[in-house]
Order: sequence, then structure tokens, then C-alpha cells
Amino acid sequence: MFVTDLLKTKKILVTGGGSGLGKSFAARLAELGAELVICGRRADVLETTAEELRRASGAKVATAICDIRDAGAVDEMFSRIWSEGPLDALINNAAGNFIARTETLSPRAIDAVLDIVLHGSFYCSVAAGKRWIAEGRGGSILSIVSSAANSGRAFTVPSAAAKAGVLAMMKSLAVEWGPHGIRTVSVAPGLFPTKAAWSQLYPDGSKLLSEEMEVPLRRTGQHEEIANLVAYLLSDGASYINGDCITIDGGRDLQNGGGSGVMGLFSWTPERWDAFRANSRG
Ligand SMILES: CCC/C=C/C(=O)SCCNC(=O)CCNC(=O)[C@H](O)C(C)(C)COP(=O)([O-])OP(=O)([O-])OC[C@H]1O[C@@H](n2cnc3c(N)ncnc32)[C@H](O)[C@@H]1OP(=O)([O-])[O-]
Ligand SMILES: NC(=O)C1=CN([C@@H]2O[C@H](COP(=O)(O)OP(=O)(O)OC[C@H]3O[C@@H](n4cnc5c(N)ncnc54)[C@H](OP(=O)(O)O)[C@@H]3O)[C@@H](O)[C@H]2O)C=CC1
Repeated sequence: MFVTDLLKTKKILVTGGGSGLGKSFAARLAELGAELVICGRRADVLETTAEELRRASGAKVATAICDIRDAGAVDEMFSRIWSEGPLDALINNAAGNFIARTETLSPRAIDAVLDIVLHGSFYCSVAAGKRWIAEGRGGSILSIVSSAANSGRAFTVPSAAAKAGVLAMMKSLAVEWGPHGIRTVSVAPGLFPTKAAWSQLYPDGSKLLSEEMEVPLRRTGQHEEIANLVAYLLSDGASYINGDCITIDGGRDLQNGGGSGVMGLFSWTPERWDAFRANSRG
């Protein structure tokens, strides 16, 4: 789909790059020639992934153990990265989320999600942006958000609120930092199966509809589909995209917004449709 050296000159930090979608992004970016840093809290997960990526692509892949909720630790991580050469792009991917009745959430439970998603993405964005601005060089920030950033989502309210905050940060920075040659872009994924998301959000019995019926294209997303979008958005081919949020969800958000009331109709037989037509006034 792309020329193999699409990202050859780019050094990219993927937060949460040791597992799930972040690992898939890192793998695709490495294949396309990027140099990578992946960060997260679990050293063993990061090292295993980094070794896998090096072996598969021959790319330079460094790891950084960092809890992005800790602003000091984030700044130290960026100083260590910069001491070996500046980044060209940051992907704010790390997140935490779980389903809960909002009225039962303790302050620590609310903070656990807000601190990772909103504060962590903010700390990383400022740590990158202030260095790019000081050096008079450009860069790109890509944040993984969610359609919940626009519509909200019941039972994952801290995540929806945090993603909305990240989206507002990204749109604001597109304007404020655009004159410095820094561009921002967000990606709102639909259903992309990962171990963590499925255990935190979709335990047995949590869904009335099958995953496929939630999506007009009748399937969940494949990691390579969103990884290719991320690669394109960080490539020079996307150099005039700034501040936008691209949804990649097989149409799921449109169905939920504009079609959830008609879901029962998908299971009507042709005979039932004929009976309706015969009895209606049209
Ligand atoms: C919108 C859709 C789009 C987004 C999709 C995704 O993001 S998918 C990506 C999904 N990926 C991930 O989520 C991966 C990363 N996830 C994680 O690291 C953890 O799940 C974390 C987010 C809880 C943070 O961990 P941590 O070590 O910082 O936290 P901790 O364990 O020390 O707990 C802190 C507080 O939270 C409380 N609490 C915890 N669980 C529940 C619950 N189910 N119910 C209620 N409360 C819960 C816990 O009791 C404590 O409060 P307390 O009792 O002291 O008042
Ligand atoms: N999968 C899906 O269908 C959807 C995903 N998304 C978004 O996509 C992104 C990836 O999700 P997914 O891959 O499913 O989730 P995962 O839980 O698999 O990945 C999250 C990653 O973030 C890291 N992380 C979590 N907390 C911290 C922290 N405090 N500091 C540093 N790293 C941290 C985790 O590593 P560690 O625990 O070692 O720190 C892990 O590698 C998230 O932003 C999520 O909100 C949005 C909509 C749908």
C-alpha cells in the first residue's frame, strides 16, 4: 500500500506501544522505516515487543519505562529521548478504561482514567511541543481518541470526558502551534479487538447486539487498517492535515447516532417486509 521507506527519516514515540493497538502501530511504522521509542509501565512487555519489532523489521526500537501520569517522569523520558536526537512525532495512545456505574466511582477511580488519558496525553504533548518550539523545528502529534469524545458514552464516563478533553487540546494546539510547524491530528477508532479493551469494556453479557451488528460493515476493524491510517497521517503525504479527527469505525458511530432505533428491522424476513407493505397506507 505504501512505499517501504515512507517514514524512513522519522523518529516516533508511541505511548503504550508495548501492547494492543500501540504495538500494531509500532510494528507498521517500523516496517515503513521509522525509528521508534515505545513507552509504558511494564518493562517485560516493552522489551518483548521491542525485540519482536527489531527482529521483524530491523528497525531501531528503544524502550522507556514511564508512567505518563507522572509529569516529572514524562519530562525525564523526553530529555533522555532528546539526548539521542529529537522526535519527529508523538502518538498519544496509552489509555486506561473500565465499565462502571458512574455514581459508584471513587475519586481515585475517576482520577485513574483522567490521569492517564487526559493528563498523560497533555504532559507528553507539552514535553514534545516545547522542545520543538525551542529548537525551531516542526513535528506531529497524533492522539487516539474515541467517538465518545463527541457523543459521550454511558458507563465509561471518565474515559469519554478525558477523550473529549484530549480532542479539545488537539484542536486548540493545531491553531496555537501550527505557526511553529507543529501539526496535530486525532484518530477515533471503532471496535478494534484488543485483550485489554475487551476485558475492560465488553465482558460476557454486556452487549445486546453482536459486535458485527453494531457496525454497518458487519465486522470489527483489523489492526492493520488503523495502523495504515496512522502511518499515512504521520507521513509527509498528510502534511496539510492539521487539527482534524478521522473516524475509522466501519460506520458504527453513524449507526449509533442515526440508526439505533431501527436495529430490529435488520432481522425482519422478506415475508415480514411484504406484510408490512401490504398493510401500510403507501
Ligand atoms: C470510551 C471507549 C474508548 C476507549 C477504549 C479504551 O480505552 S480501551 C483500553 C483499556 N486498557 C486499559 O484499561 C489498560 C490499563 N488499565 C489500567 O491500568 C487499570 O485498569 C486502571 C485504569 C484502573 C488504572 O490502574 P491503576 O493501577 O492506576 O489503578 P488501581 O488498580 O490502583 O485503581 C485505581 C482506582 O480505580 C478503581 N477501579 C479499578 N478498576 C475498577 C472498576 N472496574 N470499577 C470501579 N473502580 C475501579 C480502584 O478500586 C481504585 O480506586 P480506590 O478503590 O482506591 O478508591
Ligand atoms: N481497542 C479499541 O477498540 C479501542 C481503543 N481505543 C483507544 O486506542 C488506544 C489503545 O487501546 P488498546 O490497545 O485497546 O488498549 P491497551 O490497554 O491494550 O493498551 C494501552 C497501553 O497503554 C499503556 N498504559 C496504560 N496506562 C499507562 C500509563 N499510566 N503510563 C504509560 N503507559 C500506560 C499500557 O501499558 P502498561 O499497562 O504496561 O503501562 C498499554 O500498553 C487507547 O487510547 C484507547 O482508548 C479507542 C476506541 C476503541
